[in-house]
Order: sequence, then structure tokens, then C-alpha cells
Amino acid sequence: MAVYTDVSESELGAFLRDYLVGELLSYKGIAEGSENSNYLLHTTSGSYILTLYEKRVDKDDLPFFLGLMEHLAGKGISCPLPVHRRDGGVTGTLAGRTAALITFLEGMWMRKPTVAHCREVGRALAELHLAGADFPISRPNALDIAGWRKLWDGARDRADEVEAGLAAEVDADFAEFERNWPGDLPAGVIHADLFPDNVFFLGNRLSGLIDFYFACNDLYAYDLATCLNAWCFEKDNSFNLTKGAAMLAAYQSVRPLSEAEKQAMPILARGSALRFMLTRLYDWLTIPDGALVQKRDPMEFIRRVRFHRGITSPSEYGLK
Ligand SMILES: Nc1ncnc2c1ncn2[C@@H]1O[C@H](COP(=O)(O)OP(=O)(O)O)[C@@H](O)[C@H]1O
Ligand SMILES: N[C@@H](CCOP(=O)(O)O)C(=O)O
Repeated sequence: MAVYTDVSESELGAFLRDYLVGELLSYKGIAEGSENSNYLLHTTSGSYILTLYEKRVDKDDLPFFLGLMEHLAGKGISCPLPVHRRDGGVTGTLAGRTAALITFLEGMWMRKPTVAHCREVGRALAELHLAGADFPISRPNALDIAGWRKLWDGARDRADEVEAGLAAEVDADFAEFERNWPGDLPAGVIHADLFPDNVFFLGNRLSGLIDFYFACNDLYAYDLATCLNAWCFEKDNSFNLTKGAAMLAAYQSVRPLSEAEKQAMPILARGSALRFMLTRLYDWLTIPDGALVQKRDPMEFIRRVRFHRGITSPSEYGLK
């Protein structure tokens, strides 16, 4: 459960007086998510999500994240909107944390995504890339290779507790990424964490995207590689070629990939898998047992790294 910070009714009531959202009727902590504390609120004017920003969100980045949601929504992307306070601001302080209120999005995330869902996500990701292209603020990716390195420095000594030999394996990957990571591909605003729990559906139709708190400027194809990792592997860790092909074709129906982007897909997918393995590993080793958050398995993503290491052609992802 991701509620790191408790909020009392009186504190919340006082916080809401700065907004034009009516009277608080009820609120409860949301069990899902892992980065921030989230509450679902019902007021006399409707439903809202209250987010209290925790450790991985730098408060100076909030104008980027919240401004991006407004920008994308203005371009027709279905995503939450920050609710403005009476004084025009979009953040306040609650229970000692910076906090924001955002609009509630209808829909639910897919525990078992199908080919049709993967297709919808491919198209939505490309639309997001196009819609974000003229967003005026930029934010470097804090989880680029240098950011991975910092996580690794904090986890390496204990990595072999998770699997014998993991430290040496990841060291070798780093050496290759630091030598061969592509730098000159098309780049712009990316979501950077478009996993199934961040995409809502009503039936088979995508109803919206949430959780822009890793969004940044980086390679578009890297964002697509993250979606391949997040959506197109089965529970037994096998890659589902039909899902991959559907996602990639749908993406390209909106934003065709250049030949260089296609050729870079194996290393991008492998790097993206390592990035998620590292945040998971770091959390696995540092979050105390019994904390109210569901820890995610780092091994799921080292298996993806291994899969991508064996890819010799982008066509093995179903890329045309
Ligand atoms: N705008 C929204 N509308 C409806 N539900 C939301 C919204 N934002 C978040 N949620 C709910 O809160 C959960 C956690 O949100 P998320 O942004 O993924 O948190 P975290 O950043 O901590 O991972 C989501 O899985 C969803 O159930
Ligand atoms: N998607 C990441 C974890 C980030 O959690 P989210 O709830 O903010 O999407 C992973 O699977 O490791």
C-alpha cells in the first residue's frame, strides 16, 4: 500500500479550504502505487486524487509534471488535470509534505493486458510524444545512465543476496551501456513509466494515462522500449511477439520510427529493463519489511535484460 504519510481529517479540511472544491465528504488512502502517498477524496463537487509527494519526487520538478498534464490535456490527451487553488497555485503543504489535488480519471488498469490493450498503448504513447513536442519546460531524465549508476552504487554490494553473480553481470552491462548508448535519436518529452498500472481502460478502450512523475526529456524510442518491457512479456517472462508487433505497429501508425531508432531498439529495451531492475533492487534492499508498500521483484527485470541481450535483430520484437 502506498500511503507513507497519514493525513488527519482536520488537516485535510484546512488544506481544502484553499480550493474551490466544496465540502469534504470522505477520503481514503489508495492501496496501489509505490512512489507517493495517494488518497481518493469525495467532496460535494466530485471526486479527486490527493497526492503527497515523497522521496523520489524533487519539488522543483512539480511545475514540469503538473504543467505537462495541463499541456497534454490541452492537446487532447486524456490525463488528470491539477486543480488550481483559490490563489492560482497548484501545490500546497499538507502533513509536512508538498501536495497537489488532481482530477479523478474514470477507468481501471488491466491486470492481464491483451493484444488489443497493447495496440491502444502504442498509439497513445505516440500521441503523447507528438502532443508533448512543444511543451515549453524541459527536465533531464534523472534516471539516465548516470542516475542508474547512483542506484547501483547503493545496491551493488548486496546484489548477490538477490541472486549469486548479479553484481558481476550488471557491472558488465554498465560497461556496455556507457560505451554504446545511442545519443543522437529523436528526443522530447517522454512518460518514462507507462506500465499497465498507469494506463486506464473502459472496456478495451483506453480512457487515460496517469502518473507523470518520471516524465522527462529523453529518447522517444526509449519510452517505447519501456512499454515493450512493461506490456509485452508474459508471467513466465516470455516475450509475446504478437503483443510487441501490435504495439509497435500502432505506435508507428502515428509516429513512424527512423531506421536508426529501429536498430537501437535492442539496446534501448535492455537499458530500460536494467533501469527498472535497479529501482526495484534498490527498494528491495532498502525498504524495511512491513512497510506499507508492495515491493516489486527486481528479478523479473533482470530476466528481461537477459532476453534483450540475446536479440540480434529488431524484427525479433515484431518491428517492421
Ligand atoms: N487521476 C486519477 N484518477 C483515478 N485514480 C487515480 C488517479 N491518479 C492515481 N490514481 C489511483 O492511485 C493509484 C496510484 O497512483 P500513481 O500515480 O501510480 O501512484 P505512484 O506515483 O505512487 O506510483 C493508481 O493506481 C490509481 O488507482
Ligand atoms: N513501474 C515501476 C514502479 C513505479 O511504480 P508506479 O506505481 O509509479 O508505476 C516498476 O514496475 O518497477
